[in-house]
Amino acid sequence: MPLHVIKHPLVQHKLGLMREADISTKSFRELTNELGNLLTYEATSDFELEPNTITSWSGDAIEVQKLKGKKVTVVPILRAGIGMLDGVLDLIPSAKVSVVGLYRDEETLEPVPYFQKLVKDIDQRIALVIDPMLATGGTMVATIDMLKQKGCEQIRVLVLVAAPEGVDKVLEAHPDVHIYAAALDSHLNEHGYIVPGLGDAGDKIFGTR
Ligand SMILES: O=P(O)(O)OC[C@H]1O[C@H](OP(=O)(O)OP(=O)(O)O)[C@H](O)[C@@H]1O
Ligand SMILES: O=c1cc[nH]c(=O)[nH]1
Ligand SMILES: [Mg+2]
Repeated sequence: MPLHVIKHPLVQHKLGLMREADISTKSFRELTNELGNLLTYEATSDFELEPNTITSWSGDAIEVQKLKGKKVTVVPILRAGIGMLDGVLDLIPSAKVSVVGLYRDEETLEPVPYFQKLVKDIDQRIALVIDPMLATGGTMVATIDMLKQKGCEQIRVLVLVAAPEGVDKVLEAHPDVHIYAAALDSHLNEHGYIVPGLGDAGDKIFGTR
């Protein structure tokens, strides 16, 4: 099943802290990054290794393991995805960053693209798409469409909270994509917000509430 809900106690604890109504911008921002980090750890757990011979401290040649093959591009979806970026790059510091900007129209809930700056060799890289919220799924499907149009073939999605509606929409349009989430919540309300959810993640990360 391409949906991975991460049950690790640290993930569940940190997400619980984020659900407090009166959380500060500072705490919400810190926790978003920390969860970005932990989700990256999980989403890369099947990355392939290859043996590498090095000279150790004693002068002996020893075999160690190193990551094999594909490189990574991290794809934050503006704005809220930026909140997870440092946490991801802490674990994969050599990753290139491909930024996309989409906002969700408040009336229609349709995604409106407004920015795209992808790395040139995206067809050679595994993309880790980051956004705290997967609600209707419109934004994520549009982002994956953009990446695939540029030849990107291996795409993983990292979100803090997913709604069932969004998961279904992404996996229907892109069944090859794996989704890593800290929580699969109950449903969307009449305004397209996830319940129980986190509220507007972008506003909470940037303090624009
Ligand atoms: O699954 P969907 O129904 O498409 O909704 C999810 C999108 O909505 C939010 O962004 P928003 O439009 O609030 O933009 P922002 O990040 O600039 O706040 C969120 O960060 C996702 O990108
Ligand atoms: O619950 C939601 C839905 C969309 N965007 C958010 O920031 N939160
Ligand atoms: Mg927002």
